[in-house]
Amino acid sequence: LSNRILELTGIRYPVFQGGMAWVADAQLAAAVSNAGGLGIIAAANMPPELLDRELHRVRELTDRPFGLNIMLLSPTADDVIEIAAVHRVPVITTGAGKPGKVIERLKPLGAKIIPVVASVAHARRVEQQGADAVIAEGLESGGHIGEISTFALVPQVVDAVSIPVIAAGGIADGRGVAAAFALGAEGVQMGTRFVCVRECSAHQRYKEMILKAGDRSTVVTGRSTGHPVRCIKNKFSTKFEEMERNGASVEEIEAFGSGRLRAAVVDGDVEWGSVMAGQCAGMIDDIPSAAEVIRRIFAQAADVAENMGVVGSFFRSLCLEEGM
Ligand SMILES: O=C(O)COc1ccc(-c2c[nH]c(CNC(=O)Nc3ncc(Sc4ccccn4)s3)n2)cc1
Repeated sequence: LSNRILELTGIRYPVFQGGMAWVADAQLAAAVSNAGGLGIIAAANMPPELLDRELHRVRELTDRPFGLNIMLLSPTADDVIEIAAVHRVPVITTGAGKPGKVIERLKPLGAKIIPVVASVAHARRVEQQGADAVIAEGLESGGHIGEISTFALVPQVVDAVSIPVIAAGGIADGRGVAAAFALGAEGVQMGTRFVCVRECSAHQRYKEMILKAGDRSTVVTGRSTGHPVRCIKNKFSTKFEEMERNGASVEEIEAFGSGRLRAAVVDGDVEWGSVMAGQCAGMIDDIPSAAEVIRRIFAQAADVAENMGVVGSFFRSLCLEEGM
């Protein structure tokens, strides 16, 4: 059995690993790709020579398909596009902006372009521009988010476009995978779940913040700057919220916020760094291998979907009772 996401990308399980800035390096991407998912390297603000090295490394570590995420807010985005062209990266995802120029430059080279969208309007526009699929990412997600929940966004995007939709935001186990497919998605993307895997090089204290998190452990800061970002509550986020309440300028806030994600991921400063994570952090209690995560979520998704057969009969019986 197959589906459009497997056909489009050549992967074995319809699961992408989120292209998380500072976290998604060649080692993590290769582990996910070798396990049958789509590993994705985050270009973020990486200097060109570093990105070039990561793209060489991933090809040494896996011969499976892999992706590159281009964060469109980054001033390096144009250089990243050129590096992606030289390396013939097979799958490109984009975030936090308008992917028109990415589609124009890389689609003719045979790359599959799959933008993250946060609304129906974004999804319609990128389909028109030639996107091969979209990742509909809900506000449950970690990092830079839109304003619509996954549960509400995915079915509306599915109804609005005819290219395949991948669901993202709040998915960390097989129930989320089965639910995403019930909403019409043909794949899922997970970020926070793939931070807590052995092959992820994020600092151990960052991973521990996710293991300790509960359902109410994240907050959204930065709405006042137009870049809402979800992260785990800590001294940094509390100070950030206080600055926004006191009407600090966008410049002051951006100066305060810059470099904080790196401080958390690379240096393990989980008090004053930005510990970006999704609302599913409360569901993550272990640090298995990437392969174990993928095996487990599709085994559970299979159980859930098969048990839904019973629920289907229940729904059917309700309709029959009323003679509907
Ligand atoms: O302007 C338009 O029409 C398109 O506007 C868009 C608006 C939002 C999005 C969007 C939402 N979520 C995503 C994909 N997810 C992400 O991009 N998540 C990110 N996490 C950390 C990032 S680095 C950063 C970025 C800004 C401020 C601070 N740090 S990027 N893209 C995509 C397009």
